[in-house]
Amino acid sequence: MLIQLKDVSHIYSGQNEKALESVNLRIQSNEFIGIVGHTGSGKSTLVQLFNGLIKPSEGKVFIEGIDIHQKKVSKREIRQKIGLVFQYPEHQLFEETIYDEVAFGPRNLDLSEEEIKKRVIQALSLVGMDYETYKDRSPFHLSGGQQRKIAIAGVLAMMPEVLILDEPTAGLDPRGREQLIKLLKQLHRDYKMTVILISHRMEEISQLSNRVLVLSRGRIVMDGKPEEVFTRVDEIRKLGLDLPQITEVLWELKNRGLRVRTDIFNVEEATREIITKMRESQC
Ligand SMILES: Nc1ncnc2c1ncn2[C@@H]1O[C@H](COP(=O)(O)OP(=O)(O)OP(=O)(O)O)[C@@H](O)[C@H]1O
Repeated sequence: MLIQLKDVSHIYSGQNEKALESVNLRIQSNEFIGIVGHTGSGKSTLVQLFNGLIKPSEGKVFIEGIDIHQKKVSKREIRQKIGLVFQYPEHQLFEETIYDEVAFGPRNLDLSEEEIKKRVIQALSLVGMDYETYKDRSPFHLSGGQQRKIAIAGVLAMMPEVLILDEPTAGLDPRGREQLIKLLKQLHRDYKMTVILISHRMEEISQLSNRVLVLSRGRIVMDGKPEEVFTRVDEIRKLGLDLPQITEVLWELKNRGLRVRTDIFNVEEATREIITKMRESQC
């Protein structure tokens, strides 16, 4: 599914400053896009434009070449194809049972109860929760991490082609984060979903994404592969953003004279690189 933004700017009513300014963007099927930027840089606004939740003040949003804000285009259909998991989605749970919670979206699609059940089973299994164990339980009697999984299952049950997640690992413990990251990799690799991830955690962004967008004051100021973006160390720091910790270590070693590559984001690969270069330097 091709998503395009052409000369898009957005200003919220009553605000003086634009939340987004002159954004041009093209997102192809099966990309894994990481979005980073300081607080208030426009990340959440940008992703809400992708599925038509916000209409831009200026410019146009196209899905598969069609301007989505024409009257005849169904927003419901777009939101089914482009699923959005908000920040702290567990705050929006409201049904009495986990089954009803996950089935809520598919029910709005007027599917048969048999198809809905199939989708609930599959969505729960994707987030690692057993259908029989959980279906009749209340979502409110689960841990925060489990509640978040239910909220994500609710979006997955719509079988979106594009999955957008706004800070999905915020507040999760390391195990919860790891499980979620594994799920995103699986959805991207095995289900060929386009995944768009907003995160402040540069480790997640650098290890998962094929492409990173850096926002600052409503503009896209960098757009490239992780190894292109995170090697622009001074600019990233100037924008008030962190670097992946591995990048920090590799740069520190480089500054101390060890001729290591600085475009590696995987711990094992970085360790091999450091050991090799240390051996070479001792020869
Ligand atoms: N509903 C709203 N009404 C008015 N202004 C808003 C609204 N939502 C966002 N803004 C403003 O638009 C700008 C961009 O906000 P946005 O939430 O898109 O940034 P963000 O990068 O997602 O921030 P954060 O990392 O804090 O979530 C900010 O100045 C913010 O105050």
